[in-house]
This record gives sequence, C-alpha cells and structure tokens, in this order.
Amino acid sequence: MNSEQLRQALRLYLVMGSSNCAGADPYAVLEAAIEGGITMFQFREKGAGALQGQARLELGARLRRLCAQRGVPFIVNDDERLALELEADGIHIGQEDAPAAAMRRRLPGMIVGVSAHDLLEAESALAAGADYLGVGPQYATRTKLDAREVQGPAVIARMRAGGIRLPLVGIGGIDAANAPAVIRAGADGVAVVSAISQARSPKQAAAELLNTIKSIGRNS
Ligand SMILES: Cc1ncc(COP(=O)(O)OP(=O)(O)O)c(N)n1
Ligand SMILES: Cc1ncsc1CCOP(=O)(O)O
Ligand SMILES: [Mg+2]
Repeated sequence: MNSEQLRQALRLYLVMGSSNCAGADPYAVLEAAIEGGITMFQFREKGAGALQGQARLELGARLRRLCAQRGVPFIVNDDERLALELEADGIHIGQEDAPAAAMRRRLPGMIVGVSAHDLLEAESALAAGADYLGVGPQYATRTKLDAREVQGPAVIARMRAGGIRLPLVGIGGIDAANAPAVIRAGADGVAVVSAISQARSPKQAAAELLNTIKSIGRNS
C-alpha cells in the first residue's frame, strides 16, 4: 500500500476489542461497521474483561478473516506475535510499547502505526520508519483509562506546521460532531472506538462519520 492509499484507508479507522462493544457480539459490530463504511480496523483486545490466550487468538482470527473478505486493512494493537499469527496488515504501537524501528525491521511489509503526542514524538516516529501516526487524545475519552492529557486538534496543526507530512489520524473522544475540527487541523482521518462500537447502530454511526469526513475533505 503506498502512502496515498494509506491516507485513504485511514479516513475512518475503527479501533475495537470485545470489551468495547457494550455486551454486543464484536463480530456483528465489526460487520455492521464495515457495512457503514469504515476504511481500516485495529484489533485492540485490551483493558478490563479483555480476552486472553486462545480465546483472544480465535476472536482475532475471525475478525481478521472478515476484514480480508471485505477488503478492510486489519491492524493489531501492541502485540507483535499476534500480528504475525494473524497475518495482519500491520501493527500499532505506542510510546510505551516496543520501539518502532524494531517493529519496522521485524515485521517487513507490515504497516507500522505509532502513537505520537507532540512534534518531537512525531519526528522520532518518522525517523524510526513509522507509516502513520495516531495522535491523541484529541478529546476526553472513557475508553483508555491511562490516556495522556487531552491535546485538542491544535497538536495536529502543530505537527503539520512543523513539517510532518506522514499520514495521520486523530484519536480520543471523537464523534461526528467534533470530527470536522480534527480533519481541518490536518488529519487524514479519525480513529474511533466508542462512537461506533457502542452506538445503537454501529452501521449508521460509521456511515454518519464517513459522510462528515468526506464533506470536509482533506487539508494536508
Ligand atoms: C490509531 C491509534 N492511535 C493511538 C493509539 C494508542 O496507542 P497506545 O498509546 O499504545 O495505547 P494503547 O492503545 O495500546 O492502549 C491506538 N491504539 N491507535
Ligand atoms: C486507544 C486510544 N488512544 C488514545 S485515546 C484512545 C481511546 C479512544 O476511544 P474513544 O474513541 O472511545 O474515545
Ligand atoms: Mg499500545
């Protein structure tokens, strides 16, 4: 996937694990979200109540197959071994995870996404060979209890003004109402958990977010 294709894939990025689905079946939630138009998926089986071991692997394999059937890139959060086992399209790592340069070397051909909270981290991720950045939390989030301070879209504008041209998504507390500010600040797309996975209709929520993003267009 070239950088322009990756920008397109990042437009509406669903990040989700079984504990984010308010009791609903994660397979059904992902299927509905794909019907609504999500363009990328990250398997993030993390936090209280998350599946472990074989159950985690089995759910990951089912979600991976669904993404492959529907042509949606499948990314694994944090776990290099799981990414290899599931033949993922990529991995997403944060500042507290394995170094991006090592992932780049050890997972040839995979997309490597890196979390960045400021211009310095964005520059380091770029130097380490990151393919895209996840920047947040943009707004208050109840999904990630150890999230850093809320940054607001201004952090994305600062990265763009500082010369960061990498494909980039905002994450954290994003919904259809505030997504336009994130895109206008220079993001290629938005990454969301609860706005889709906990919506009454994940399909409708995804479709509404995608329409909103399309109506703004890209700025970077
Ligand atoms: C697209 C995207 N951006 C940021 C993150 C957060 O990653 P990280 O900081 O490693 O935190 P955890 O998700 O691992 O708790 C992400 N997962 N995806
Ligand atoms: C994984 C992650 N990284 C920064 S905020 C966040 C959680 C975003 O979840 P939500 O979209 O429900 O606020
Ligand atoms: Mg992580």
